[in-house]
Amino acid sequence: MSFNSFGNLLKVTTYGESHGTAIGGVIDGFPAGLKVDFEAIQEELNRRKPGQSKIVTQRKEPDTVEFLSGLFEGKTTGTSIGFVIRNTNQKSKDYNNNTNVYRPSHADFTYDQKYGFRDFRGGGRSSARETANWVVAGALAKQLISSIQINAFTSSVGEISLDIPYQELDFTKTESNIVRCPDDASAERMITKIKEIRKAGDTIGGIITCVAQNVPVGLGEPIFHKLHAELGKAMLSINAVKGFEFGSGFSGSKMKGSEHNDVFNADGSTQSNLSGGIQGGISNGMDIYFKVAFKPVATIMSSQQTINSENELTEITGKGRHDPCVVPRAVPIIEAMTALVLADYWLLNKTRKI
Ligand SMILES: C=C(O[C@@H]1CC(C(=O)O)=C[C@@H](OP(=O)(O)O)[C@H]1O)C(=O)O
Repeated sequence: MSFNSFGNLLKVTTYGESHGTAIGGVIDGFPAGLKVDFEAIQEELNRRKPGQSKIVTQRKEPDTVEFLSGLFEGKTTGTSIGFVIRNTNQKSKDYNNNTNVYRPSHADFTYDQKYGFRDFRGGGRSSARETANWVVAGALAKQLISSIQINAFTSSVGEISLDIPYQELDFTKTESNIVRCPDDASAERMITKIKEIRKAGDTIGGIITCVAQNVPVGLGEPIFHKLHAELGKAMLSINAVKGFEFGSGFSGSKMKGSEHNDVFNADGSTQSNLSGGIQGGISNGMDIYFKVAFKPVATIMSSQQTINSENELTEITGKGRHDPCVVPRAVPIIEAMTALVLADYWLLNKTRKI
């Protein structure tokens, strides 16, 4: 068992800390013969990288990925794909007051208690910097299952939410603004909110909606590897995620079966899709959709009571470069993790029927 790995047949194993030399990973089980679009991979990394706009962390990283193995003449060889992303813009002195003091609601306390020792610079392995690795693997997975369209977008920031059904949105507009909301008016309000929050030295949470379309029927294993359970695990593995709501989610609990059932059409499609494209843990060919809730980033720029490693009460104020809201940069992370899950189960499904 590897606790730094994700996936079954298509497995990514990662390494790295925010202020170490580099982050990176090894992707195992990727089939041979895919012509790789390297620009598309870098483009996904650019959507996630720090320093990309005024409403995110100002750490400046090019996040250039270098592939070390598993590729020849631009194609995957079927062997393990190794890659590295160098860290270039660490400012470790921002964490000098963190050596034995814990940021409230950060991983500082639990890492220290669990291991008795931690890399306090930038949160070490607990940093969301790790997610750049997932974006590399996810971008490759997207290319493997290119007939499936995966679109995530910011659907709320704090109390500001986009209440338009996803079917009425134009996903090509998601990248037209820095908060990654496909509705201009909502995007503007969200951006204003994040700027206000940043100015106040505070942070705020939000929600990302993700939709996967043109998913083949049959992905997902029936009991402990239900497709939505795997998606839930993937999403809840993302830093700062506190909620995962699939299909009708919690609102379905208020409905009657006669209202909630997705009635079939003769072609196997359904008239409604409150199941969110998965029934019995297996994709049914309808759109897969879910929401992911992010808490406000733990590091805030005002003083809060905390403790140190001697269990003495003290105060801490965040320093350095942090996201006032992690949601705009998390959109490509959610797409990447969705692609990894779907590609993994797409490969597995090839072994399930003669
Ligand atoms: C570096 C990234 O985000 C970082 C996530 C992060 C944290 O505590 O998670 C803290 C900040 O990093 P640091 O203070 O170590 O420079 C962010 O900039 C990134 O996403 O690539």
